[in-house]
Amino acid sequence: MRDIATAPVISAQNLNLTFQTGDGPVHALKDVNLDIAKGEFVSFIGPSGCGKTTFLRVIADLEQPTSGTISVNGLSSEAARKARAYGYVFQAAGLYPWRTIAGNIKLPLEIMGYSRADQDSRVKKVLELVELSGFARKFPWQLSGGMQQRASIARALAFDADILLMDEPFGALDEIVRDRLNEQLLELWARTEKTIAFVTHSIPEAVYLSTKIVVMSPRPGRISDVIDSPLPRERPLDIRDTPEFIEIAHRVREGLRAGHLDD
Ligand SMILES: Nc1ncnc2c1ncn2[C@@H]1O[C@H](COP(=O)(O)OP(=O)(O)OP(=O)(O)O)[C@@H](O)[C@H]1O
Repeated sequence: MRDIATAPVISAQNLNLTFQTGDGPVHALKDVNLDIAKGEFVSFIGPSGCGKTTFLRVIADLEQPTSGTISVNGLSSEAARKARAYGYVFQAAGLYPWRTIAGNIKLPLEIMGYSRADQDSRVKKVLELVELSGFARKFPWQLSGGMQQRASIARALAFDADILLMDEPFGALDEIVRDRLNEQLLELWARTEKTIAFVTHSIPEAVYLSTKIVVMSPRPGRISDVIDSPLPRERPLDIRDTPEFIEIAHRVREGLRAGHLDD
């Protein structure tokens, strides 16, 4: 038995997932072994179709592995889902246009049967966390794309799960907005001590955000490199100009290239 304090929050052992399609089997994940410790910020990077989203969906019990095991907070993925162990942030903010920002954040809480008072205090708290306090009564279309994405992060934080699963949440935003959201996400991570699994296509984003970078390669989707970042947890944006940062980015790029050569 592993000690609870040091046991990984997410653990994948020999995970395989093959989709049966009309065109034959698709090996979305092959022999994936990965431990994520409490409080880590782990980015998954790799070309389209290498299984990044599939891996997050396995963690979230939205896909079932063909073989191997996944545990989340020491539980099966099904038990972890039922225990609301994580919040999930998608690429598109996915806010309902006819609900206010507060109404969108409340929706899952309403469905789960939280009291009105609890809903209100949770909405207030998470809007503060994502710096949208003044926008509770606005509708999504009254907010910029970056603000909408922050609202969707607030919604994922509302039931106070320890784990945040984020699938390319900033992919559709321009660079400046993305930089600002990256900084805010790191601040939020430092304040809340969440464990974050984050999918991205951007090398600088992965290196800037992560304590661990998981490089994946396609056909079949597998892990080709795992890089434990030596960068300090406190990271101003200009850390991206340092030799340490550039060196890690270089290693990620090499890993991505090696994956392509296997094609
Ligand atoms: N439900 C499904 N049925 C059949 N094939 C699927 C299904 N979901 C994903 N796939 C296939 O599995 C592979 C991995 O897909 P996945 O979406 O996990 O990749 P990804 O790395 O997240 O890609 P992207 O960066 O484009 O989002 C792809 O070849 C995809 O077409």
